[in-house]
Amino acid sequence: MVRLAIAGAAGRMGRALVEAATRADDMSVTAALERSESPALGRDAGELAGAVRLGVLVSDRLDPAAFDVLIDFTRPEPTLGHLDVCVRHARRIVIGTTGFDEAGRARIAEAGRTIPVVFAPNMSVGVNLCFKLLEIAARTLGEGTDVEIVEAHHRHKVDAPSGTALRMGEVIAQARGRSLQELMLPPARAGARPDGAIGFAVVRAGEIVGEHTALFVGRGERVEITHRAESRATFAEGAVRAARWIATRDPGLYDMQDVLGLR
Ligand SMILES: NC(=O)C1=CN([C@@H]2O[C@H](COP(=O)(O)OP(=O)(O)OC[C@H]3O[C@@H](n4cnc5c(N)ncnc54)[C@H](O)[C@@H]3O)[C@@H](O)[C@H]2O)C=CC1
Ligand SMILES: O=C(O)C1=N[C@H](C(=O)O)C[C@H](O)C1
Repeated sequence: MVRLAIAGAAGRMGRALVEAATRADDMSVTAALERSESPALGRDAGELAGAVRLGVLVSDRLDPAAFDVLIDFTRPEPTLGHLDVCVRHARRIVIGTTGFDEAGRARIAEAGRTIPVVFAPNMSVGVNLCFKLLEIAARTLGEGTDVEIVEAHHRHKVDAPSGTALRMGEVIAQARGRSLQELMLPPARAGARPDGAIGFAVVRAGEIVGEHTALFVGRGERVEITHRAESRATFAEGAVRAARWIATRDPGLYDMQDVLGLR
């Protein structure tokens, strides 16, 4: 049995994660974490998620003795704090949080030298399949094709472009032998489009769960690769799968391509 701690247990993803974990026979939620001002502190994590009562109360203290794998979908700053606890106490971590700056990403990579870490901006099988399709599309269609990545999310999302959209851009840039920093156009821009650039467009509205389209627009034809998440269960089930996978791995920095055997 893998003992899971869920950080951000009262959040949109936290509740979906608790629910997904209670459906897995080999997982047990043994800790649920929230920020110290959260009104959810002291509540049963299972009931909060609309699942069965677990007897696990939401707490603002991460007890390293209480879990084997931490699943963290919060914000960059708290995630990095939880990561430090995992490093100090040799615990495993699955990070779904997005919006890290370069220094944050470097800290996660460094942690992967001593503990097993899965870090992925999107845990759904479908999006990870799309990353492979993008690689083929970018290589086949070449630099002469304009690329625009369009993403749409709920009105509460704080980071933009989404972590998934940025990863799509990285995959396409790498397939062209370049880095995303070299090719990325900012979401709001005026003027003619430079050749070979990768553009981003962002929609924030209502309760859209998460939609991503990469447009490859060439002369006389257009290829669109689209993923639409219809429920957060797809991300949560992916994260639980990642927790199961990482429970027996050596230290390293992994992503969902590793978990799904797509590397
Ligand atoms: N990798 C993936 O597949 C996915 C990633 N995400 C990412 O997950 C993150 C969370 O998304 P949502 O659940 O929609 O946000 P949310 O705002 O609903 O939930 C975040 C939760 O974290 C809690 N939190 C904040 N500081 C904390 C702390 N110090 N300790 C413990 N908990 C703390 C908040 O109180 C909140 O309940 C975002 O970065 C989002 O982009 C979201 C969906 C899928
Ligand atoms: O904040 C969200 O909701 C989501 N965030 C992730 C991202 O930034 O890519 C993944 C998913 O699209 C939902």
